Amino acid sequence: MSDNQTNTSIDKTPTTHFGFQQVEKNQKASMVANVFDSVAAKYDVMNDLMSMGVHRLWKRYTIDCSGVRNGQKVLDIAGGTGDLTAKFSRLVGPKGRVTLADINLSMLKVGRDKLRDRGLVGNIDYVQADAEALPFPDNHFDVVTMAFGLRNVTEKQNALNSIYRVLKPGGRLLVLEFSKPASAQLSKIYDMYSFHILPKMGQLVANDAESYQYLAESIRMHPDQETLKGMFETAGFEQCDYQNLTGGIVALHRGYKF
Ligand SMILES: C[S@@+](CC[C@H](N)C(=O)[O-])C[C@H]1O[C@@H](n2cnc3c(N)ncnc32)[C@H](O)[C@@H]1O
Repeated sequence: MSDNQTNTSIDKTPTTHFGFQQVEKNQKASMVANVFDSVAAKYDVMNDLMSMGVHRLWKRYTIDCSGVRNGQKVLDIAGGTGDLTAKFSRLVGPKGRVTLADINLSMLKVGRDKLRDRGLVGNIDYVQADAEALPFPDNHFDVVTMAFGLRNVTEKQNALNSIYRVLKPGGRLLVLEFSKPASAQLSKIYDMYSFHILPKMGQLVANDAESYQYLAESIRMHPDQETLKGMFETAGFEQCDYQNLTGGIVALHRGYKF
């Protein structure tokens, strides 16, 4: 199925996917909100457990590829508990600004508390925002990042268009997201892990198997590397490329606005 995997059912109600379920488009955002309300408090612990800490390396690599410099303006959309924001805050320094934006207040609050506890104050703004309709001026940010957020968005192309609008000419977008493993063998092992072990881990640690079942399903429904690259180009991004990380389990897509 192509991206946005949007269908129209017989009664013409526009539908989309929520994991493997087909749901009415206008229901998806609140279903995603329930997932992140439920996992917010245990989100960081689960990330470390599920990825055996490897998500830190994926995020470190994203920072390295971002080219963020002192004094710049950065938007970390779907920033959740703020792992990228924390690193950007140090990189942009007191003359720069980082906006940690997320649609979900529970995730934003966990992120804000964590960053304040680490003494990261003064150059971070916290904004509740939908990636599909960003409440920022045109040509505003030097760099936008979105880590593990895009697959949860109802209309992914709208989000990419909106990000394009708020980037300055010369600015870049980096999307770090689960993707399609490059080898069939890795896919098999990964499926086994995702559908058999992950929900059990979610049940044990966060008392919530369903959200982690959604996680596994939403990854399978996300556009593959080439499809997402095409969506970047449709939004207007140039010099688009991607790099597979951990055999394509995750991909880092990059595009520039000129
Ligand atoms: C898996 S978490 C990723 C958090 C963080 N970026 C990280 O890498 O740890 C996905 C985040 O996307 C947010 N999200 C989902 N839909 C969104 C939307 N339409 N606009 C903005 N954020 C959204 C969720 O609330 C959640 O915090």
